[in-house]
Amino acid sequence: MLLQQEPQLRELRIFDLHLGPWLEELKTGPVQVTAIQGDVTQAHEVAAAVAGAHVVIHTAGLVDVFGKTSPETIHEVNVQGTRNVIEACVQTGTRFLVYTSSMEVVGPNIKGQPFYRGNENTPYEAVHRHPYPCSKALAEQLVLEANGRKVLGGLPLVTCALRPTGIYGEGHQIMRDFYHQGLRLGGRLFRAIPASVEHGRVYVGNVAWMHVLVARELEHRAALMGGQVYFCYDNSPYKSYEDFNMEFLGPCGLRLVGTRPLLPYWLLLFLAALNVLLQWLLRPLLLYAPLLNPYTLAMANTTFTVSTDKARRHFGYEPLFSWEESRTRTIRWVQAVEGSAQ
Ligand SMILES: NC(=O)c1ccc[n+]([C@@H]2O[C@H](COP(=O)([O-])OP(=O)(O)OC[C@H]3O[C@@H](n4cnc5c(N)ncnc54)[C@H](O)[C@@H]3O)[C@@H](O)[C@H]2O)c1
Ligand SMILES: C[C@@H](CO)CCC[C@@H](C)[C@H]1CC[C@H]2[C@@H]3[C@H](O)C=C4C[C@@H](O)CC[C@]4(C)[C@H]3CC[C@]12C
Repeated sequence: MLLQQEPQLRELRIFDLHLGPWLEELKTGPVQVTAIQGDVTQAHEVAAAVAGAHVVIHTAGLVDVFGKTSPETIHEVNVQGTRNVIEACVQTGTRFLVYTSSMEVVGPNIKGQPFYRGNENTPYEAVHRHPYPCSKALAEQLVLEANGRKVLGGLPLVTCALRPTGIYGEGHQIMRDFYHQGLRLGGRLFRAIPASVEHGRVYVGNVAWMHVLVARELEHRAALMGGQVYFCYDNSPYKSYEDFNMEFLGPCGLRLVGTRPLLPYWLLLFLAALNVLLQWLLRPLLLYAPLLNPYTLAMANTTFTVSTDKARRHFGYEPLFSWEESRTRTIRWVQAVEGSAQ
């Protein structure tokens, strides 16, 4: 997105634990693309990568709500990693920092209270227990508190945080998992969540586009945007998690069975708890990390949608991809997954 949309771009540095072969394709244009294999938990590696950069977009993170990684590791990557990025900016004189936060910094909370088409100012009791949202909330706080700190050279750091809702689009691993599960079940998925529960979703291309706009505008609108949070949204329809996925999986041949959940909630909760027990029992032998656990069930079962225009008012954000385009691109990607699976 930066290479396509940012005419001022002179160099793009990509710092990641895992560098994929797709990065090579980015190196064929006029802009210098530097891929750096590194770990955000290692302060010296981060500082070396950041030195001389005008803007840092910090999106690296450990996304795990399935119990694959320990809470300590999630904290280390998401919180200490973010601290390292902030310190690297301060020490090397980089003034603009954009952080990829998450809607989960707000909710759904542990009480399962609905957040219905809320905005950045909607009151909501943000209480977390799960390591992932806890880590994102702490990291976001660090980023916002760092706004105004003096960087090398004496000028103030300008930071802001973007909070995407559930991201979908090309490369969406959970969508791929649902697709394969549906294929295994003879082209069917079974409704588990009431269709009335709305879940916020945003297309990956629009998430990237919003980051590029913020990176571009942060310098000129520092007083307005510095220390601010923005929900990351687009025109994707408000639907339940499962109905939304069917927008893509339906055209790829899957069917969602049931107009109402086929299992009662108490049974799903029981199965989710059983999965936690199995995960714990099997841990010495293998990693058992199914999609269903009490936390993911609560997330899928709690309305959380945003309706805001703060990003449009503050930096002129309009989604780059319409809903139709986002849908078509995602369907094409699922179809390609299907092709590669055969
Ligand atoms: N997926 C979503 O629905 C969603 C929603 C809101 C916010 N987010 C946030 O967006 C960001 C990207 O998430 P994603 O879903 O694309 O996840 P992802 O796992 O696809 O991407 C995370 C990237 O961070 C890198 N990374 C992980 N640990 C690292 C480390 N120690 N050092 C350097 N790089 C490391 C990974 O290699 C990966 O490339 C995360 O910060 C996440 O919290 C994701
Ligand atoms: C009970 C199952 C029946 O089909 C459905 C389980 C679905 C869950 C696996 C997903 C429901 C909501 C998702 C999360 C949400 O979209 C927002 C997120 C925030 C982001 O920062 C990281 C990803 C995620 C936690 C996302 C993960 C998968 C769900 C819990």
